[in-house]
Amino acid sequence: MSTTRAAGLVIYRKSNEYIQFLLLQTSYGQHHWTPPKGHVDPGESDWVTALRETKEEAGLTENDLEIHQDITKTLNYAVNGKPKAVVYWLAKLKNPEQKITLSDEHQDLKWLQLKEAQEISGFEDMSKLLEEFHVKALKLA
Ligand SMILES: Nc1ncnc2c1ncn2[C@@H]1O[C@H](COP(=O)(O)OP(=O)(O)OP(=O)(O)OP(=O)(O)OC[C@H]2O[C@@H](n3cnc4c(N)ncnc43)[C@H](O)[C@@H]2O)[C@@H](O)[C@H]1O
Repeated sequence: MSTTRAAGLVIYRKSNEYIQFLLLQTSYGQHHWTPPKGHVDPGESDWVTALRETKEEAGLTENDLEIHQDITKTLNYAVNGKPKAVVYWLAKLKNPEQKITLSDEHQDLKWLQLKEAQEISGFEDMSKLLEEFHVKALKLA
């Protein structure tokens, strides 16, 4: 069975010395919370997908972000019985005050510190990813 690929960015900002992660709530399905990401189009690289989806879903361009290309992790899980692989890169929002512009695919957004981000994202592997990225972000911020 072929694997569905998706790619996105785990975006953080520094606010009052704390690291906060950006999570978006889907306007469909179970209204789950996720970093900006989406399906890789045919012929598209994971990297280009991550940038395109971040622009579409959060209104942020590559210029707004410091993307840590060497800090990346792939989550593998099944959606409706079909394997899915989602590659994420860690990215810092340069201007912590910058406004996030949602698309129709999402109905809400939150900037959350590690614990709350882990709780709201609701999956063990995402929780681990956030923990690992948090350690890196603390060193970089
Ligand atoms: N139920 C629905 N009703 C109507 N339209 C829908 C729909 N689902 C998708 N769409 C359409 O698909 C488009 C999304 O396309 P894209 O924006 O291109 O793709 P995506 O973010 O990868 O989509 P999705 O939200 O489905 O992915 P996720 O893996 O987080 O989530 C997929 C599933 O995996 C679960 N999941 C997420 N992370 C997981 C993890 N780490 N482990 C296990 N399960 C996880 C989620 O809870 C969710 O159930 C939307 O425009 C929408 O129109």
